[in-house]
Amino acid sequence: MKEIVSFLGPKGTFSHEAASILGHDLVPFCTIPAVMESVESGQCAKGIVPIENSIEGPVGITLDSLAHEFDLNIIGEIVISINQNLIVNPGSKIEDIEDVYSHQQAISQCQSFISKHSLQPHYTVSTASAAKSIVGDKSKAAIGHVKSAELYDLEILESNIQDIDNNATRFVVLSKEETAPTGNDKTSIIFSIYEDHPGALYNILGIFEKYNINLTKIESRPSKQGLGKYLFFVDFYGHYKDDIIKKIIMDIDDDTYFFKVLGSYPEFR
Ligand SMILES: O=C(O)C(=O)C[C@]1(C(=O)O)C=C[C@@H](O)C=C1
Repeated sequence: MKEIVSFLGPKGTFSHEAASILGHDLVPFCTIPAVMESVESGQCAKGIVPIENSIEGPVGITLDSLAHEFDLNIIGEIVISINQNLIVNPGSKIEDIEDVYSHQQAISQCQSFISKHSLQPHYTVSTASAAKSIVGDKSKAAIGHVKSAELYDLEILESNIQDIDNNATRFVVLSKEETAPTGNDKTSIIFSIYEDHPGALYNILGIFEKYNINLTKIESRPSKQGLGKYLFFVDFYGHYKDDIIKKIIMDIDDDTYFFKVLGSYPEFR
């Protein structure tokens, strides 16, 4: 039986492209937390959400929801290259466009193009919902996937409008299931330190050095407990069922105030 996978919709988002790689039955949801909720409630077996972009950095709502709202495992990652397009109604020219609509991440990836053409940016919940929202208005454009232009009978006025050509977004696959080690895994964790004192973060990072484990990402987010209080999101090589990673996890757990393993999953290649 085919599993149902949820993604940030409507059809034609970059999340839709990433979810298509999994090859299951796909169902769109209108926000990232709604995708997570669909997995937590058991409505969908898996959900796919964007987590970081090479130009704009972290997708805050994904990190915050994983830390504070949902108890889900990351069981996979997918990286796709992102080509942003200026999408318009048929016949519309650049001189006609006053307003541009898209997801906050896409707007941020295309800052130079937007200011060069003096466009007024507006945020939408996804790139494809932006495309849908401009249908019939020649003074409006959207930024998004070539697929969303096709789906909503719109045209591409300009391709590759992101600030830097080499643009990629990393997505994670969420589930309530756990994974078995494959020998090619990464693990994602979140922690916060007890007190702000010299060397507090250095001591935690020293645990990875002690066991010779390579980090692939470190990121901080506000813990929402007040200014200057942070959560750290760390990715590193290994699976939480590997003996060495079990030791690292025990050491970090002893030294931190809040600690959560988000999951272990095969590295995307
Ligand atoms: O709006 C979409 O198309 C999405 O899938 C979301 C999203 C994101 O949040 O990063 C995905 C990839 C791109 O970086 C831009 C937007």
